[in-house]
This record gives sequence, structure tokens and C-alpha cells, in this order.
Amino acid sequence: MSTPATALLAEVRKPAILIVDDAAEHLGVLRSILLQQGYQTFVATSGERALEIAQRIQPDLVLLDVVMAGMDGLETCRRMKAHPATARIPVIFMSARGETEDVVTGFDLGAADYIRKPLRMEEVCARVRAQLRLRSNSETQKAQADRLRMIVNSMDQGLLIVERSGRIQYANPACDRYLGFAPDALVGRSLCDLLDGCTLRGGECMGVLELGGNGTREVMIRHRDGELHAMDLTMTPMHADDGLFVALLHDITHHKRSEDALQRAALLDPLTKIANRRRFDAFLEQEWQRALRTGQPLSLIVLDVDHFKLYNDALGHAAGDACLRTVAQTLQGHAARPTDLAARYGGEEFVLLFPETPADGAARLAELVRAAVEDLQLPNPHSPTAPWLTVSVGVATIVPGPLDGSAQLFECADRAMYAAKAGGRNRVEIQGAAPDVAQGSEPGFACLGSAPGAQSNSSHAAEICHCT
Ligand SMILES: Nc1nc2c(ncn2[C@@H]2O[C@H](COP(=O)(O)OP(=O)(O)OP(=O)(O)O)[C@@H](O)[C@H]2O)c(=O)[nH]1
Repeated sequence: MSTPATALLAEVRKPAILIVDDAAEHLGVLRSILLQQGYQTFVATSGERALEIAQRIQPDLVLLDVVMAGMDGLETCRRMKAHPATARIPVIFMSARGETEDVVTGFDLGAADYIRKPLRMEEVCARVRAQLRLRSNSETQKAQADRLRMIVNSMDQGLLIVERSGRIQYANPACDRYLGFAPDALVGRSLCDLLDGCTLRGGECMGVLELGGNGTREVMIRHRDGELHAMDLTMTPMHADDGLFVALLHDITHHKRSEDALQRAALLDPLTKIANRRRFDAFLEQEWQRALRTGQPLSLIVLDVDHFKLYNDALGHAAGDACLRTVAQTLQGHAARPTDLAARYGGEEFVLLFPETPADGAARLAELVRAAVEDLQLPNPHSPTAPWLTVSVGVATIVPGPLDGSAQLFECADRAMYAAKAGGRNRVEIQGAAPDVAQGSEPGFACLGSAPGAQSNSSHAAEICHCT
């Protein structure tokens, strides 16, 4: 059952038709027929009045007589099409004049249809229905296009329409913002120029071709100021063969920066701020592979603070922490080359990795490190072996062969460090296994004689020993 409200709504939705004719009898006939068809009708007997009503009520259709006194139908139509408020309203001309020229002029002015007089009412009704259907379709399309435009304009993601050649046909405001361009300034530019490392081949942008339809990829895109930004780029072909692609851009620079910071933090020891064990393990593996390729020797120092439990017991855990930080900085100072790495391996144990360093050089470095810690003269009052904080140091050097593993290098240096502990602490012990490869020119572990210049000048019993 229809309520007053729904009846009112139905009334509101009735298409409104403006009938313009300076002959009152024509107006009356047309009006009553269109009313019977269920339309709302408005009438005007002059062009001026028609323009006034059209602007006020915005009808869905105008039936317009061509020949009228004063402003004729052609001029009325021209003015209607020139006014933004009435430009989209379809106009059907009615005229007894059927000359081709009139018909053409009418269509050129933007008329939707042309009906000859005398009017046959069935034909009029059919043409009115057809125009109202078209109008309704085009209004729906316009509404959809407006909605789509609003969505694209308010998107946070950048959206581009790109040709196979890389030429940008459209960029939404987010895209302009991402890349620092003024509105529309991206149109006509090439995506190739913006994508870092992208090339043009045979007039086609390799970035577009490689990325098209391949899901999301992380790319570096050049901002207008020249700076490269990390972005996720998703490229999708618009249709199978019209050569257009929709590119979606999502700026992940901030995300990347915090990810990089997190990654860096994950590789640092929180107490001493030098590399942690995870970083060391990865670095050892990388340098091991490099040494395998280059045939260069790789040296490792494993170092453990002596009687550190007694240090903590005597001075407190906070002082112990501060002490570990000082030792770490001292070691860091001895990892001089960009390829050297000092790391805290765990607790009071540290490691130093020296790529392209033969056994004699590593032994000298180990002794320098040992002496540097002793020279800090950090009192360790309860230590039975020295009044100061000291370290025991193990050294191993290898020219890796295909059958060796990096764990072996660590085990050898670690064993040497335990030998230094067993030998009285505050010493450097060198792990050796194969006297014939002493200087690291052939695969295998190095074994040294006394390393020149490696003796401690400390007043304490520091020595370089050899462990086989
Ligand atoms: N303050 C502090 N102490 C630590 C930390 N990590 C490990 N330790 C302490 O280091 C001490 C190591 O003791 P042990 O393994 O017995 O070795 P040590 O006393 O150094 O004796 P040797 O190695 O035989 O010379 C333990 O008491 C740990 O609690 C740390 O981050 N901060």
C-alpha cells in the first residue's frame, strides 16, 4: 500500500518536460497527452520565458518549437546550451519546416532529436520516452564517473594511467604529492624517467613491461627534487590489448627507514653498541665466501675477559657493564679497516674478524688488543692473576678450501683462547695445524713461529704461545 510519503516521492521522480510553443492550442494538446503519460509538464509561449523556466526547474527534457515570434527555437536552444545550468538538458525540436538545413542547424546547436509537424502523438511519445531513457543512462554514467573521480582524487595511494611507452596519461593528486609535482604536471612525462634504473627499448618502457601484471614490486622512484623514494608499485593492464596500464604507487620511505633502523638495531649489541653475534655470524659467512673466491687468508680473534665474575663481585654489575663497554670501544678501535669487524659474541666474550690478514699480522693485532685492554688499567681487585682487568686471546687464520667450514675457524680461535686461559690468562695463543701453509698462500690453517713485534711490553707475563 502506498503511503503519502511514497506517493510524494513517486510524484517527485516523475520526469519533468518543458513544452515551448507560441501557439496556445498546440501547447494544450501536447500538455494533456504528456500528462496522461504520467509526466510533469511545464509550458512556455516564448523563448525568453522558456529559458527562465528551464534555469529554474531544470526539466528532464524540452520540446521546443522552431518557428516562434521573437526569439525563435534555434536561438532559444543555443542560449540553453550555452548556460551551464541548462546545457545538459536534451532538446527535441518541433517544426513544420523540414528542410535539411534546418534539421542540420538544429542538431549542430545540440538538439537531441527533431520532430516534424503536424505532430503524430504516438511518435512524439515514443521519441520522448527514448530521450528520457538516454538521459537517465547518461545521468547514471555521469554520477558513476563523478563518484569514481572523487574516489581517485581522495585516494592516499598514487594512481597513474600509463602507456606501454611509459608516457603518463593521468596522475591523481596523491601521485603529484608523492612525487612533488604540480597538478597535471606529470601528464606527458615518462615513467621511465622517474623509475630508477629503468630503460626504454624499442620505444617501450621496460619498467612498464616488466612490472605489468606481475603484482607488487618495491621500486625506487625519483622525486621532483631528485631524491629517490622507496615505493610499492603495482602495475595492472587496463584491457588485454589497448596498451594501457594502471599503476598504483604507495610511498614506503618512512616504513623503509624504520625497517632499516630496526634491522640495524637488530645487528647491534644493546649494551656495548658494537656488532652483536648475529651480525658477526653473517659477516663471517660473507667473508668466508669471499676468501674462498680470492684465496686470501682470513683471521679471527676470540677474546674473553679474565676473572670477570670477580670484577662484578667486587665492583657491582653496573661497573661490570661499564667495563664491558670500555673493552668493546677498545676493540672497535682496533678494527681499523672497513672490512674488519669487532663484535660482542656474548657475556664477556668478544671476537674480531680480519679479512685478507695473514697469520703473522693477526698475531700482531691480537697482541696489540691484549695490551690495549691491559693499558686501560681498570682495577680488578680480586683477580688472582693481575691487579688490572686483562683478557685472554685466541687467534686462528685460514685460507679456506672448499672442504672447510667457517665453524672450524671459530672453534680453532676459541680453543686457542681457552689455551690462553689455561696458560695463565692475559696471553695471546695462536691455533696452528699445518706448518706448511704458514703464510696462508694455500688452503689450510696457519701455524706461526713467534710473531715479530707481537710480544707484550707489559710488565705482566703476556706472551704469544702456539697451540696445535
Ligand atoms: N656486568 C655484566 N656481567 C656480565 C655480563 N655478561 C656476563 N657477565 C658476567 O661475566 C661473568 C663471567 O664469569 P665466568 O664465565 O665465570 O668467567 P670469568 O669470571 O671471567 O673467569 P674466566 O673467564 O675463567 O677468566 C659472569 O659472572 C656473568 O654474570 C654483562 O652483560 N654485564
